[in-house]
Amino acid sequence: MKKVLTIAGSDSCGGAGIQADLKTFSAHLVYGMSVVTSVTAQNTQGVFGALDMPRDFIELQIKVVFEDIKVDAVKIGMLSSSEIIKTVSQSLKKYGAINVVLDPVMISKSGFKLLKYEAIETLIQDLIPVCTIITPNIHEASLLADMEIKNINEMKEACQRIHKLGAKNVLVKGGHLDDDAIDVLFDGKEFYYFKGQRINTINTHGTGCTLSSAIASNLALGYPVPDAIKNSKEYIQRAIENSFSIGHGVGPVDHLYAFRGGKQNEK
Ligand SMILES: Nc1ncnc2c1ncn2[C@@H]1O[C@H](COP(=O)(O)OP(=O)(O)OP(=O)(O)O)[C@@H](O)[C@H]1O
Ligand SMILES: Cc1ncc(COP(=O)(O)O)c(N)n1
Repeated sequence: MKKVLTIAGSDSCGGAGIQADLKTFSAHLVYGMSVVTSVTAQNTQGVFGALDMPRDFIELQIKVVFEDIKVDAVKIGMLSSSEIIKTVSQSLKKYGAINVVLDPVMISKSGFKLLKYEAIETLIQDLIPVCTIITPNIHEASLLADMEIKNINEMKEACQRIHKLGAKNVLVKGGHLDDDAIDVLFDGKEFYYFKGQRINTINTHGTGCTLSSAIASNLALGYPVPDAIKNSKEYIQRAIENSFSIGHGVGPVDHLYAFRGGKQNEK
């Protein structure tokens, strides 16, 4: 059994963060483990608070997992401060982590800041070089690449700029543009395009968390980066197709039916 670790924040309503990651791991039949960086009070209507774990306790969680268990892939989500980013990057270097997928979470769909603005420079300096792939959305990519992104050509340009920052593979996600949901990968040599039909739903809480965890699962299972993304894009497409309402706001994507391609009968 492959073993995959998420280092991310907890989402009390279960749609994003650690909870989405663990559900995605199970759907891919890999064993999921978690290091909690922050606990958020969150529902489908928004994020109402976030409490960071002390950095030495984040370090301890990573240490005890790596010292005991062979970790086949790591997904990184919410890291709210420079201190936490440094702690995670130093630990990953120390334990020689492989197949590291960085989802540079900055702002929740509901508009809550999950990363302090001044920590972006630390993310670039300390964490990007440790990762196998970074998966920014349009907003995150424009901050990292320092440019506006409105179309595929600008997504490609942003990929190249972020690659120059030291990222081995860059996947800029087009979920926030109009038309089809096209994601662009640059591996330093070639561009790859992953096209998904846009699904007209408000229930997209946790799409980015789910995609990055699916990529980590596929890397752990031995797929090369482009194939890992192709499989993950199919997974997120089915997960959004089967997304559903659970509260009064933005509902979660589905993990129970997405992997096997089935449809949910009862919502
Ligand atoms: N309405 C949609 N229909 C189809 N695919 C979508 C839709 N919205 C997002 N996606 C896809 O979902 C994946 C996640 O992309 P998105 O841009 O939503 O990431 P994100 O903003 O980081 O997510 P999150 O807000 O959860 O952090 C991408 O593959 C994107 O193309
Ligand atoms: C703990 C945590 N991590 C990540 C997200 C981003 O997900 P979304 O953009 O769908 O709100 C979130 N809301 N909460």
